[in-house]
Amino acid sequence: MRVYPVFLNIDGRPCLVVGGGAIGERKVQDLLLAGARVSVVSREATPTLLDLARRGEILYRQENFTPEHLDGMVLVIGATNNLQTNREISAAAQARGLPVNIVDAPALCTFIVPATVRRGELTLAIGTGGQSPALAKKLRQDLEQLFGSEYGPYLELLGAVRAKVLASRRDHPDNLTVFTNIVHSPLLELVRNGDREGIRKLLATLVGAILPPVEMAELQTQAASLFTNSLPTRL
Ligand SMILES: C[C@@]1(CC(=O)O)C2=NC(=C\c3[nH]c(c(CCC(=O)O)c3CC(=O)O)Cc3[nH]c(c(CC(=O)O)c3CCC(=O)O)/C=C3\N/C(=C\2)[C@@H](CCC(=O)O)[C@]3(C)CC(=O)O)/[C@H]1CCC(=O)O
Ligand SMILES: NC(=O)c1ccc[n+]([C@@H]2O[C@H](COP(=O)([O-])OP(=O)(O)OC[C@H]3O[C@@H](n4cnc5c(N)ncnc54)[C@H](O)[C@@H]3O)[C@@H](O)[C@H]2O)c1
Repeated sequence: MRVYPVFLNIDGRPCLVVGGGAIGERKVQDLLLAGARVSVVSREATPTLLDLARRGEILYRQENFTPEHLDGMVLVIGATNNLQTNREISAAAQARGLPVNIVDAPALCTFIVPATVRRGELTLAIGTGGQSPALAKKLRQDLEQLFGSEYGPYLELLGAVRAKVLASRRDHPDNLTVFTNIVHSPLLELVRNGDREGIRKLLATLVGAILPPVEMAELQTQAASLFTNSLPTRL
């Protein structure tokens, strides 16, 4: 299957999952991580989904699927155990021009879901064009070993440096060199080791001559706060 990879912005937008079993639950968790407002339509739901509904984190409608459930939705996932229902979900969604995924049924999908690794703002997505979901899962597990939790704060720092540099001198011909040098520097290792002093010195070497002193001081404060703020929220 030929595919075009994209990262959808569904933050705050209504998304529907039909079918509240183990697979539906996995899809709901992924949608919540992307900030979606998730509705689940299913005759039964897993204890985790019921708990999410009780806490108001998802909307659960204990009903059979009807096309009206698609009203207002921007994205639809069908995860029922009934092929006829999955076909109806796919047809109704496509009639309305809504992107639709039917789990384990590539022919009924207008998009397929990759295996993903998330580290803060870093998202690694693996697709095999439907040839081997088991391989996608295995590669995801391999990548989880290679890309540790330090990538969250590391990327946050890269973003902070980049924002400062672009604010000070947008379109400067040397900006690309600066950004490339940073990602080839030992910064990742210093973040991994929690080496505040090393990070402070390295930032001074890399961008100290470029940024106005006030901006540089702000950046150093931001860098230090990566370690004083509670890390788990950003990992
Ligand atoms: C990546 C992941 C994302 C997710 O679903 O969240 C995902 N499947 C995952 C796991 C998984 N799925 C299956 C197994 C059993 C082993 C095996 O069959 O290999 C395992 C492994 C396991 O469960 O251990 C069964 C299966 N899946 C599909 C078929 C139908 C077919 O191939 O025709 C069948 C046979 C059903 C049957 O036996 O009848 C089809 C699809 N599954 C896809 C995605 C899309 C293609 C992605 C790609 O490869 O590019 C696609 C096309 C449509 C879609 O569902 O979006 C998630 C890993 C998450 C993770 O752990 O990181
Ligand atoms: N669980 C797995 O590891 C796995 C692996 C490969 C394939 N699959 C396939 O993925 C699909 C979902 O798997 P699962 O384990 O989550 O299934 P599941 O049986 O646990 O859950 C399916 C849910 O769909 C609901 N449902 C059925 N018909 C409905 C309708 N008309 N309207 C609303 N809800 C309806 C059911 O109430 C149930 O809660 C199935 O087709 C299954 O064969 C699952």
